[in-house]
Amino acid sequence: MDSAFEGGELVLATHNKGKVREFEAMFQPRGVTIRSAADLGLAEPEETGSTFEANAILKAEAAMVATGLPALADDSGLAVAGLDGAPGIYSARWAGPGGDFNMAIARVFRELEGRYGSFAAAPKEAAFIAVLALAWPDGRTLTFPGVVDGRIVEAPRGEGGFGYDPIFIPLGHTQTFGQMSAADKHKISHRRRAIDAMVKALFAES
Ligand SMILES: O=c1nc[nH]c2c1ncn2[C@H]1C[C@H](O)[C@@H](COP(=O)(O)OP(=O)(O)OP(=O)(O)O)O1
Ligand SMILES: [Mg+2]
Repeated sequence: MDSAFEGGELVLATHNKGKVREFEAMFQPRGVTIRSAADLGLAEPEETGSTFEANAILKAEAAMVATGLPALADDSGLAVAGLDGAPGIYSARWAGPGGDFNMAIARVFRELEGRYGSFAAAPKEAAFIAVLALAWPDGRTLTFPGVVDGRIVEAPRGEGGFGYDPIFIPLGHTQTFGQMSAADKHKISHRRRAIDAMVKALFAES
């Protein structure tokens, strides 16, 4: 990690403060300094892609072109099995322009109840998905996926994390991402898995 970004900076092509916090925590031990697109005053590109991968590429390349620096983007979301994978790439958009995740979470429950009659009758399986895109100034762009399987719970639990964290329990655990410490979430999250895939591919470490 250190060598590839040596003497340079990595732009994190995001306007999401929760993501910035998580990437900083995960990159700091490696000595990589991150500057977010929001801090640099970069425009937020419209996410016109129909896949996580397409949107991650579009965000990374926009930030790389605007700065001339290598740029890393994350496109991510919650895929609920009982809703055929929704909200998926629309996870941020379900929270509206104000980023109201109480509203987004309420919509998850409303749509499950609409389809299955009650939350109790609905399948609970869900997954958090992240695709990272790393755009280099020489025009190469690489992508790395990460997934964590789990289930959703009806009553939000915990104040930690961001977004849909209070309703998601990863497989093999009893606490939601909202209840876990940041360090514990970062050990197993979709974002951690995507970063591990990136580090492994770029630097042949694990
Ligand atoms: O670990 C997570 N814990 C909880 N919720 C999460 C997580 N990861 C993604 N999510 C949800 C909320 C987020 O708003 C949306 C991503 O949408 P996405 O377009 O990739 O990000 P965004 O619009 O918030 O920021 P940006 O595009 O500037 O990176 O999925
Ligand atoms: Mg977005």
